Amino acid sequence: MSYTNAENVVPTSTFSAINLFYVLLVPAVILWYAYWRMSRRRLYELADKLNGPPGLPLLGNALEFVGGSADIFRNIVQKSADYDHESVVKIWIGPRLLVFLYDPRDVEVILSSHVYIDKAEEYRFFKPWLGNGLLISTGQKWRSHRKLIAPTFHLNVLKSFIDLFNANSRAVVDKLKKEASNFDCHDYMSECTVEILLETAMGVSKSTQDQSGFEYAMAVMKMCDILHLRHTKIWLRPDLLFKFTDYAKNQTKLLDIIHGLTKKVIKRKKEEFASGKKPSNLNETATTSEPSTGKLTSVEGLSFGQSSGLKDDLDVDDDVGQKKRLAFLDLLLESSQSGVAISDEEIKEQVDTIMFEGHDTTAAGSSFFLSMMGIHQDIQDKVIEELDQIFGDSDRPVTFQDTLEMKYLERCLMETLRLYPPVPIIARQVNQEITLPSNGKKIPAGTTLVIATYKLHRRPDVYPNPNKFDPDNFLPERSANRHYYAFVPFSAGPRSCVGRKYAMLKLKVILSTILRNFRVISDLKESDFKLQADIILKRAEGFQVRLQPRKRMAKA
Ligand code: HEM
Repeated sequence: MSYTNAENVVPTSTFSAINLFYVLLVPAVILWYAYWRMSRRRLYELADKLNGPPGLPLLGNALEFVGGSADIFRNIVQKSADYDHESVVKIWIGPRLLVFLYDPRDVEVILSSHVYIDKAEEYRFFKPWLGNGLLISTGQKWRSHRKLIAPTFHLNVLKSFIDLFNANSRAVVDKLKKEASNFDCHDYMSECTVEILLETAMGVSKSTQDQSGFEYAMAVMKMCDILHLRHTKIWLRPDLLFKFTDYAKNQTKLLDIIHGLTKKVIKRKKEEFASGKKPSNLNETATTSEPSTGKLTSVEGLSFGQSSGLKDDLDVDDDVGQKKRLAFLDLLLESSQSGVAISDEEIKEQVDTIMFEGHDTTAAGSSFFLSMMGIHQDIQDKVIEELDQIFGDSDRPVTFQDTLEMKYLERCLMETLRLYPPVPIIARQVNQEITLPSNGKKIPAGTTLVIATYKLHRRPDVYPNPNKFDPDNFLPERSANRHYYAFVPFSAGPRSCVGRKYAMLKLKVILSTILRNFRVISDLKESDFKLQADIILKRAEGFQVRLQPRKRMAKA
């Protein structure tokens, strides 16, 4: 007689149910995969016609992104050289098709469009940090918030910030005096740009600021590292896997610091409002250095960081007419109180966005500029000569008019942004097919389009000797013959950088103040740079320079 232990036996009915499940699962997965491939047939068909490095099945080119940030950047730049003759290059990261563009004609089609304004799927990694702020949002929300925010970065508002730009520039000069040997100037630039943003756009006076500015800047840098890892390491992309990693725990801590500062800023401002302190109308804010002109905003011959033929919503001549001009956070809070549809959460998202976009980009831009001055002493001589002509022996603050006269310094700044664009790529999600003017090839819907600013700015057919630092590339006669979209450090078109003029004006005040006080020296050459693109382009080894006090020492 056979004996069967009932506990060890799976009932036949259960067994066959499990079997049946697997028997059905396999064809279901095959069917789903076939359907998925079919639904992407057009994507594959068009992608096949584009050139790009060969990839592995399923993974595509994901393994190209191994190693640290600097290795990845070097690897990509080196490999992309094989495709310099192409204006369009594709890669696959798993199932995602990425197409890189670096022909100005194609760049124009994307950036000038009111249709291709959706940010790439990859920007979702920013969501826990920036929510649905201006950088990420799209559609009606983006349109209405852009319309609200852009006038707060209008030139007439910015002119009223000149005194604060000056005070903070002098403060950083004071701090720099203690640096006797090589040091990383990026730390100083980060802290200074955070403090300026707090005082200007956020209206938080220095006397009420604490040490959190520096802590905030460092937390932002570490957050960018994590976001970069999620962009480049395929296994960190799904939220489901990411949340079990140490990176996720670290991200939570960093966001506590970052959001801690922005919440504090909003709370303080709200308390001021509640206590009856009205936001100051910048029309009436008489600055010692610069009276507001009321109407004139565009300045002859000055492009504020973009090709002179380009225009965006920052270039309108009369922004708000005789109405009140308010700084960024004042305007958002007042708008929410006077019935404009912007919630407290939305205000927080916009503050987080401006704090990030407004400081890390300018910190990188100014640090690259100082590095360039340190390396190219002959060019620095010319900048100093121009500054001496403008200021003579005086240690007076910079006026708006002075910034207009800093023509050579501006060319050096533009050339720095050409070679080292702080935002080295701009990515858009394409929801409808596009035919590219450069070669007639079609980009399928569902593609992530990447405008590779770093490569675009180094095209040998546009810039003779493209890797050489040559400020004369921005002489009016040279710029005039260039395609407008061959230089887009601030992007361009409807989704251009809202802080473009703010950044250019602020940088001119900070950098001229530093060069009136110090000569910058670099022991490294450009070929020693280890570039890394953790969202923002940086030098992996730090921005090492030395300073020598200048004879003509402006009092700080
Ligand atoms: C050298 C300094 C700067 C550079 C190179 C720069 C560059 C850029 C670029 C390339 C974009 C487009 C990004 C994309 O489409 O993915 C952008 C967007 C943006 N930038 Fe800047 N930026 C700078 C400074 C600033 C400053 C100072 C602020 C604010 C105070 C700012 C605020 C913004 C915002 C809010 C956006 C999103 C605009 C929109 O989508 O409507 N940026 N910036």
